[in-house]
Amino acid sequence: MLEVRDLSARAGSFFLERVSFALDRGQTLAIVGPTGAGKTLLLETLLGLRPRLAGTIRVEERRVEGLPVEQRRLAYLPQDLALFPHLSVEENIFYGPRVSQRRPPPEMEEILEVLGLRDLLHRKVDGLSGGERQRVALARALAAGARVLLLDEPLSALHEALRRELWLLLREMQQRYGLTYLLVTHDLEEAFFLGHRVGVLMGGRLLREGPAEEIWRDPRHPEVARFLGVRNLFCGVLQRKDQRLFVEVPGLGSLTIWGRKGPHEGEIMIGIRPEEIIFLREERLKKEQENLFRVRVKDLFSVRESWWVVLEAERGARLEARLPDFALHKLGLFPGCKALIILPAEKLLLLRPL
Ligand SMILES: Nc1ncnc2c1ncn2[C@@H]1O[C@H](COP(=O)(O)OP(=O)(O)OP(=O)(O)O)[C@@H](O)[C@H]1O
Repeated sequence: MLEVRDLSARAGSFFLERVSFALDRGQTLAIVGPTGAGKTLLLETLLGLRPRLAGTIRVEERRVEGLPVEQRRLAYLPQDLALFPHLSVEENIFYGPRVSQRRPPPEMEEILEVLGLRDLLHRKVDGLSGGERQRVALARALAAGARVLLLDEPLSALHEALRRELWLLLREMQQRYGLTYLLVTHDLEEAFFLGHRVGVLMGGRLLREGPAEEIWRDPRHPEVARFLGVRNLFCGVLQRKDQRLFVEVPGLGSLTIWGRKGPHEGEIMIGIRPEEIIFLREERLKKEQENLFRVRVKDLFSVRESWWVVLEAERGARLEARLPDFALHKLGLFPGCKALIILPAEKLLLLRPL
């Protein structure tokens, strides 16, 4: 449905380098990345608004990289939505079909109904709320006949409750009409909620792209892991002893790893998400507990219903854990207290620098 191979482009001295992905009909690829990573440049190059240096773009099996923007069958929802403020909702939605003298798709009546726009058709866009504008922009994209939508942070200006409502609406529209979304977002929750696939773009390179669950479970590179919330990253040396794998981490100690095939011995990075660190009470301590460490609680921060716990290992390494409210109270943690933690072997991420 949307297939991009080795796409390269340039904006000033910034390069988008050999971006490749393939997205099936009815699926969403969510592209995340820090500010200035090239996300907007990627969308604008796909649309033909920026010159392409190399690479191919297929939309619905058709090569489109040589075609002008209006023939690419891609709809674009830019960050500012680009609606005409002085036109009515109806005039905005049907602007494309009117100027191109093409009939809007037959299901347009139903689309207006599903998007709750029927009663707004004669209103000026100027007076609409943020959520209503989003729905108008979506209807306009669909009225133009496109079924592949490029969404550039479409919901970033909206407050949280409304954003979540629109996530559900975007999903419903996708399932009903077989829409394909390429979504650019800063928001990891949005990316993993909407994305069947997730891509991590950094410095103009798509460092990782694949099924959302796989990217979460195996970020592969420390840069990607850090961006995806793996706050504990350590350098270490991987060793093999009697079929078992260990990573010796300075400042922490020896970590057992299992269930992994084929990592090479030698220098490696290892990571664990704050929410995967387990706290253990002294009385529950078993003799042969793997990856157990004695730590001191340095600091505690409450963020909504959870706590960020800053820890220092006996040998000096610093870690961050996250605990729900009730767990922190049950454990009775306070700044300065000692604690026992486990870094579960199956939750450790093995990472290789690029
Ligand atoms: N016309 C231009 N001339 C020179 N540099 C440009 C131009 N347009 C974009 N850039 C640069 O290209 C890089 C990528 O920009 P882009 O807008 O694609 O980033 P982004 O990932 O969308 O960022 P954000 O999340 O902040 O929107 C940035 O370093 C930007 O400064």
